[in-house]
Amino acid sequence: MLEHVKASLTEAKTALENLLENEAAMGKIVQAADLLSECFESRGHVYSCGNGGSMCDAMHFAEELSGRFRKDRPALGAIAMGDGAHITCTGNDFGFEEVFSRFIEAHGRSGDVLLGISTSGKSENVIRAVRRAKELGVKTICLTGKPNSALSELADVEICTPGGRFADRVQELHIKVIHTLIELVERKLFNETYEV
Ligand SMILES: O=C(CO)[C@@H](O)[C@H](O)[C@H](O)[C@H](O)COP(=O)(O)O
Ligand SMILES: [Zn+2]
Repeated sequence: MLEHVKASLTEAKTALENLLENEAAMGKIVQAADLLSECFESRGHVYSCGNGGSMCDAMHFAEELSGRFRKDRPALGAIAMGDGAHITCTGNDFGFEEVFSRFIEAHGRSGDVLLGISTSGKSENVIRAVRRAKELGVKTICLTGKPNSALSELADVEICTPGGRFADRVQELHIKVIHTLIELVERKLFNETYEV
């Protein structure tokens, strides 16, 4: 089994090395951090969503902004669409495809930002949320893992981090992107330098 551990970690390392060589993706991270910072500067809100592990990432992202990341600083208005009552009501009455689009319809205002996370880029509920956000004047950032997905065409800023055949490697890259985005927002809004 030890050889499988090593192979698995090596695969993860290669996926990260590929991202480090992907200048286009890194440029998109900077663009996305600018969008988020502008939104917070004007007291807007950021809404995040995804399915399964990507919902966990959406919640992780939001809590580090509304709660705490590396240091104490003012709370930032980030909300993950993880309300079980909303998801079950909307899923039951309107269909699972509508759970996130209806959330953004309820809360999203012009100047807000939606972060949609989907490793395949083809989850219908995330796609519909991005479409509804655009109708409302809400800017959209998408984290995906497959080039040229449905979300690639829709998002204002798409950060695509391919990680191979499976969703887990993509998610591991997504969480690194998420932490980098939050770091950039804190640098911009609070002049954090994180110098050691
Ligand atoms: O966490 C994992 C796999 O690592 C799973 O729960 C995964 O998130 C689910 O299969 C999702 O439904 C996949 O959706 P998506 O990333 O393709 O939008
Ligand atoms: Zn974290």
